[in-house]
Amino acid sequence: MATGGYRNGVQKPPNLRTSSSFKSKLPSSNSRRSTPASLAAADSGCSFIAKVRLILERFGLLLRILGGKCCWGATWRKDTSPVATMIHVHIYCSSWKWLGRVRVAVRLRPRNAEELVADADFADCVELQPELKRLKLRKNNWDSDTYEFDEVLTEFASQKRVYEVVAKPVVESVLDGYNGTVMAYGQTGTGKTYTLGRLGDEDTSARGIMVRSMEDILANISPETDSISVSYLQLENFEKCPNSEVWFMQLYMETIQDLLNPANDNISIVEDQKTGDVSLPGATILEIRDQQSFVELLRLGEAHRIAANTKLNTESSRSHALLMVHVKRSVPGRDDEYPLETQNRSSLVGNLRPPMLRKGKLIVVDLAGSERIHKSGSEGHMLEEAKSINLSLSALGKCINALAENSSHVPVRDSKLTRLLKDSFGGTSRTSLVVTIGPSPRHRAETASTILFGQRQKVYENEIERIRLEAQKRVAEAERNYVEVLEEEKMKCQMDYMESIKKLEEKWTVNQQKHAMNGEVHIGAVNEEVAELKTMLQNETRLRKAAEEEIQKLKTQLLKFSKMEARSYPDSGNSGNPLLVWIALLHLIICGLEKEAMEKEHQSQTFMNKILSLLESEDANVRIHAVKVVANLAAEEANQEKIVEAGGLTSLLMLLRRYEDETIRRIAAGAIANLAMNESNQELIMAQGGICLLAMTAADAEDPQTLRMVAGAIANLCGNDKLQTRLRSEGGIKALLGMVRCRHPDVLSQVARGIANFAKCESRASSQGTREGRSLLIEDGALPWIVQNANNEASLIRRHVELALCHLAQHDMISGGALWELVRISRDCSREDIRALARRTLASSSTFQAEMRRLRIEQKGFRMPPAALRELCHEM
Ligand SMILES: Nc1ncnc2c1ncn2[C@@H]1O[C@H](COP(=O)(O)OP(=O)(O)OP(=O)(O)O)[C@@H](O)[C@H]1O
Repeated sequence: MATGGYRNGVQKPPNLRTSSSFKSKLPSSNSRRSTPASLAAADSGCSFIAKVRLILERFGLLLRILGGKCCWGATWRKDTSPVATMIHVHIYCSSWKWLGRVRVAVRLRPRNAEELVADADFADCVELQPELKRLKLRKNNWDSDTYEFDEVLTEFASQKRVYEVVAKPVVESVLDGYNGTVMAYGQTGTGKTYTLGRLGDEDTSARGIMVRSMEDILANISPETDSISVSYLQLENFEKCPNSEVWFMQLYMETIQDLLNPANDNISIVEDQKTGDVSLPGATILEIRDQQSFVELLRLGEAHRIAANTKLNTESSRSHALLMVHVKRSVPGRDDEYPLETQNRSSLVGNLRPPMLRKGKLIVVDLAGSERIHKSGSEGHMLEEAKSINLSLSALGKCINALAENSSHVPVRDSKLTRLLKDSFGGTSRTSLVVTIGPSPRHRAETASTILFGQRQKVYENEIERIRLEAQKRVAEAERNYVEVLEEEKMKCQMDYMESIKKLEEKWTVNQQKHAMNGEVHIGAVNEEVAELKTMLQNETRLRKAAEEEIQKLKTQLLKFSKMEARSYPDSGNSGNPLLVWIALLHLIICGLEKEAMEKEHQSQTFMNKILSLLESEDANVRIHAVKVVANLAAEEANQEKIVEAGGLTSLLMLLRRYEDETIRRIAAGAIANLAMNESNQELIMAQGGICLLAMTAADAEDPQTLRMVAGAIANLCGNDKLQTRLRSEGGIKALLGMVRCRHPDVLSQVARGIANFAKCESRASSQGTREGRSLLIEDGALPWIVQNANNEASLIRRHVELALCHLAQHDMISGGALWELVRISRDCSREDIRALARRTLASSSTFQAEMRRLRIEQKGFRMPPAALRELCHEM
């Protein structure tokens, strides 16, 4: 996320740097009402959008814009979607250490059998650094975004460890008489139930948080004096059709169902006004005596959950399951827990003090699948369903956010889920959230939207842009109509004016003729006549001015009248919408947006210039930070043009030339690699002598990560057809091949990619007839490495090399020595397109065909022994 700030190299979303900016982005239930205070807040520096939003709310205009397609109400509501809120929570929570009342961990599920096959050639979409409590979300070959969590649990984390870091502190506080909540949140199939609900019947090490919590609680209570009771509930959103004839009138209901007695599906929540305790009259509460009875109860609840969901034709991932454990313990109290008069007595008296009753409640929540909430962008029926399902998650997100901010007010009223959790959110209670994610690169988007705030921000910006364009179109239309009316009015005025002038002229001519006929040249009379005409003309001009002013006045009055009408019918939908109010508001919005965009553009240009100037700073630390920021910006395509325009590419190349620090050199090379993804930048890099600088760095750098970046940059340049000859003549291929001395797989993979890119261009040039003769790659000695690595065990390297080989062989650029590898690739390569390319290559070359006939190579089952392969390569 290029806009993100750095803290020790770790990104944080820009608007989450401080809690106040976070607050301003997260709409609380209060902020949606336009109180005088919030208006004042809007006036004192909130964004333009916030101001317009408040204006709209003030007018009560949650109405459709003109044609009714886009609705401001929906747009603003989007901001409060659970995605937004939950993501805010993740990132926000992740940017703080133990937040007192909330702790957030992320857990990665191992690849499942299907992913092991389907994603065999691809890396996971995330990379975890558990010791640094960091998670890297891959963006591309070069770059990733890094996030911090309170705990990062890899695919190898045992259930025991997960329990210890996520739930144990909460269970301990429950045993001390406090309330606590443990929740799991993530996409379906990422392991929420595995983390919370595994029973571990056959393998005790697989027991999940629920079973382990109960074990800990049972081990710490005394059966004679203490008690444990349990309820197991499901919070379901289901579709209800109150009137079967009116088929579209579905309602989505939030209901609480007893999983220990499923017939009981309308449980209400009661809150003790004095103590604030939440209770659920009617819910089954069972005493737990031992672990076995608890496991049986969980089994029963799970069976009922499955049955209930099957009956309603829903999936488990659509409901939230809540296990509530009430613990009552009788313990000797601490001194400060007794009335003052008994506190200072002797220890003998102290021993006679009655025991204290400690009541704690643990709630374990298996939340609905997070992909449900991502569907809130869908339309119609799905949108309604998603909105309803989202309600509780959205409300939950807001509450967790309030807890994370240590806010005195936690907005629990908004949903049943949060009302249920109310007394576990207050005061001293603790909350632990485990975010479960899957490794598959195919689900990167889902995973990203779970952990990546910028993604949502982008969607939000796109939405604003879409609405802006739509609004602009409609305003233009309305303006056209308005201009037509005005034009007519103006024409009428002009006609009247011309008419008057014409009349005056006629009168003048008649008078002239009259005087001429009379033969009397009476100067005095003529002068009088002229003066009269002048006055008449002046009067006409005044009248015209007055008429124009009148039109203007009428227009203003019409606007005022329309506004008043809008106030009188705030909820009247399309019928009560005066066009002019909309036009005025939309004008306001567009002007504001344009102004904001221009300001932003200006700010970003200033920022860019400033950052680039810091690359020259005398302070090495400043230089390092500046180059990090530039590299980070260069990762976003949208920024690349600005960087190059502002001279950033030249500065980065200068940093390579003026080598002084490995970190700077590594990061600068990474930034150049990112810029080198763009074709026009590739030419600039070459023009500014970039290949020589990269080759120089390739020759003397030792750090594999620096070499990876340099190899990546050259590999990108290798993919440009126009630069082939120059790249080779300036030592690009030799530099690439020289880097294989570092055996790091990341470096080798970039080298292989560069070779494949170059071979592809050569092959293309040959087939287009733009070049002839031996391959430049082979002339520079790439072949032995290619053949050696055609069967490299790292799939990414292998795939690139296989591709290179096929391209080179296609045009007989190498002799029959490639035959064995091509035969193998045509059979064994995991990618169908490369297999097909190899088959085509073999079939289309008469040399290969003849060689195959001579060696009697069958179509199937041939495998060249490595020794023979080396020998053959040597022969070539
Ligand atoms: N950490 C893990 N180690 C091994 N297997 C796992 C792990 N996490 C999940 N799995 C397996 O992945 C599959 C899906 O897990 P699970 O049912 O817990 O996902 P879920 O998020 O609860 O899905 P849903 O929302 O649909 O209920 C299961 O087969 C489970 O055994």
